[in-house]
Amino acid sequence: MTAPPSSPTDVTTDRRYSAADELLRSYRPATDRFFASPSGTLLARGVRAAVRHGPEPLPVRVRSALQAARTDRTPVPVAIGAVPFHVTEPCAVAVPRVMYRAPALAADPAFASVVPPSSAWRGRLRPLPGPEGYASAVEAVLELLRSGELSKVVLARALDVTSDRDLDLPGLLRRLAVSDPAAHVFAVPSGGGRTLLGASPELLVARRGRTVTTVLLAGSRPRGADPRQDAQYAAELRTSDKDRREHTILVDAALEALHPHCTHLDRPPVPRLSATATMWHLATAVTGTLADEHITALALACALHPTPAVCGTPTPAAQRAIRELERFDRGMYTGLVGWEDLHGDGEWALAIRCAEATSRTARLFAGAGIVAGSCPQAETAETGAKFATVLRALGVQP
Ligand SMILES: C=C(O[C@H]1C=CC=C(C(=O)O)[C@@H]1O)C(=O)O
Repeated sequence: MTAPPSSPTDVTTDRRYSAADELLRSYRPATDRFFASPSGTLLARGVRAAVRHGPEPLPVRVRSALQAARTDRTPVPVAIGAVPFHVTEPCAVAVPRVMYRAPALAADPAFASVVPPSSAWRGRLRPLPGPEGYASAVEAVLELLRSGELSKVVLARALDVTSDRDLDLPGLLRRLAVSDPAAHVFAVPSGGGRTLLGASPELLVARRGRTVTTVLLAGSRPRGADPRQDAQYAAELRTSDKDRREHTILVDAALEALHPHCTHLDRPPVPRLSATATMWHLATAVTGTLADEHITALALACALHPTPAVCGTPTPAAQRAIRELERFDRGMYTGLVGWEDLHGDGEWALAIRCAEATSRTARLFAGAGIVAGSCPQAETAETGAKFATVLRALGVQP
């Protein structure tokens, strides 16, 4: 295994690197930040400027860190990391000391040729809450929806995994990437000795110059156990009125949030089906032309966040319902993970299909959008299927 060249005195924040798989192989937990998407692969090492916590808006604080890190050798530094669901809480974003870049993992012939087997896992699982507790929380959301105050709430649950042996985080990251090569695959230190790892199918914002893109996912089914069942689930999703309503709420909210920032917005008239290794989703990609060329990727992400893909509609009432009905702190889950540079270009994905891991523990998260007509048992099964993204990579048979 060849590690990318770096030394403790290295202060370069922009090195060209060609092999995406080599970046994945070089990932070291605790010191590194890894982010791979269909448009490229980043491996960041060390911290040159951390984004400070404070009263200023997050995009302003990230920009200050980027400006502080600018040097003659690195005229366009990049900040990379994760932002919690509550964006005013401390974030885990930093400008690294060294940044390696490569094209997309899927474009590297070496990628996926070496898949470390997950050794037989031994340990304990503790759901938070259990399936019955989650189903009754969904009932409580349905009751709130009947009051007419809300039209959608995304309700989540967690699953604590405790392993008898140390977790192999680089192996977990590789298995996530191999299972979902089209996803946004990430591993970033998220504070308190934890690492946030996952494979998110949902791009909240990509900004390149004046072009902004968001890929909106809402409405889901698990993948089937065989091709016939898989096709049946996909067909069910395509024709489900409840899922189409759940999806429309998200698209309408995103268009409303982007409208003031764009001279032009393009959206397909109907959602398409999009697949991950574990889930089918209804997906709509929206592209816009920015009116203000100075608005950054993160400022756009904050204008959209929290979308009805992770929170609900209307936002304040959905946030209240989440606070009252979920029994854990979301932390980074359903926040943002990604990068942005000093020009304001960047990619921020939703931190979903993820876990926060320590040496022997991982807290997995999964949520589902609840609208009128949702069935508590089906939403419980959907969140169970969403856990499988990380569970399979951990080698846990649920
Ligand atoms: C909140 C999650 O998924 C969101 C993203 C896509 C589809 C979703 C749904 O159909 O409910 C969720 O809104 C999660 O995976 O934890």
